[in-house]
Amino acid sequence: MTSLFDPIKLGHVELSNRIAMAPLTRNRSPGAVPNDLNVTYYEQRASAGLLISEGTPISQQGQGYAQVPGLYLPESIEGWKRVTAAVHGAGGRIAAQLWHVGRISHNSLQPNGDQPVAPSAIRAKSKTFIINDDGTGGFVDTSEPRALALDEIPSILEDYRRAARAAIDAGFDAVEIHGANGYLIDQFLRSSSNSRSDAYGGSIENRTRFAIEAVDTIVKEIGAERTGIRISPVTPANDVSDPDPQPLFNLLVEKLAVYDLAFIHVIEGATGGDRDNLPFDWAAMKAAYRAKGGKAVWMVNNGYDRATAMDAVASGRADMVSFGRLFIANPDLVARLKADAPLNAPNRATFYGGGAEGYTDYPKLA
Ligand SMILES: C=C(C(=O)O)c1ccccc1
Repeated sequence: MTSLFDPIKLGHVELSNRIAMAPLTRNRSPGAVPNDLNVTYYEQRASAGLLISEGTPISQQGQGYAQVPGLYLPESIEGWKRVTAAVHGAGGRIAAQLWHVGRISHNSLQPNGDQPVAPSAIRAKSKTFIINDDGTGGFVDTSEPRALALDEIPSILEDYRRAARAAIDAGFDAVEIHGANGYLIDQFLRSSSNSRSDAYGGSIENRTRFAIEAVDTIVKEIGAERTGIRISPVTPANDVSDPDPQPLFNLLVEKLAVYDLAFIHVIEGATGGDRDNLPFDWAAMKAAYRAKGGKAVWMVNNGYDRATAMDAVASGRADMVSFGRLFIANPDLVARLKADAPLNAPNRATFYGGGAEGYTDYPKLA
């Protein structure tokens, strides 16, 4: 029977176990440039089978939170080179999460103080994290977005292509396309945020178009074996919803199946929250993917603990499990899970912004 601690091949790389660190926004990269503290943070957690970086904007337009690292400035790429070198030096593997926030942004973070862009001019009832003039961080309401014109979409796809190439040049083993949690790709997918009447709106065929074009663009640039995608069929994060998510996401994964992707990363339920009161047939979606020939590693996320993660892999329901909050507080989570050792509790007060406290100062097992 397959164990959570067994190796697994993900695309072109061999992972030492089936535990991934989920992407975690930490707001500790001023100027969008990864720094020494970030290097230490990722290196400390390199025993994960796969580290997935925090959301990394593909452009300034795609940035929605203060002090997140990007993949669109030369100095950011140099900073990521130090992160990936340290992770590889510690025997780890790391993927970059390519992120365009769409409407989950604030004018103060946008080029020339512009409006954030989105499939439609529908404001999210959500908040984002900015740095105030006095240097303090805080959450503010997201700004009113403008609808993308059809002729703007190729330039965003070009930003995805460029960022994917930059990630591989920076030493990442793979990229994860952020298609979850109510950001740009998810905004196109869900009907609550997409009221377009052109080829990118209306039918589920049309609403999956942008996601597939992003995947296609990136696969053509860096190869399917280095490409994964994260999806969150029923999360209400950032004010997205859809009245009928099952056919929408079954179709999406069926369309993804033609690409020989490295992994599909699925947030089951509400991100970081309720798993059980949002009806969705997870097995049916996976079966729809496999039935169309999809062979990617199936990675699941959201509230897993040692027992449920081991069961998910042993039962064959999943190939890998990703952990977020547990990796924040336990840099050596793999060793702790293997030994069934006690786990440090994460301190929510230091999740976003700040320095070493609550970031690189959690203790490893003695
Ligand atoms: C990238 C994020 C996501 O995927 O939800 C994120 C951003 C800010 C805070 C928490 C999470």
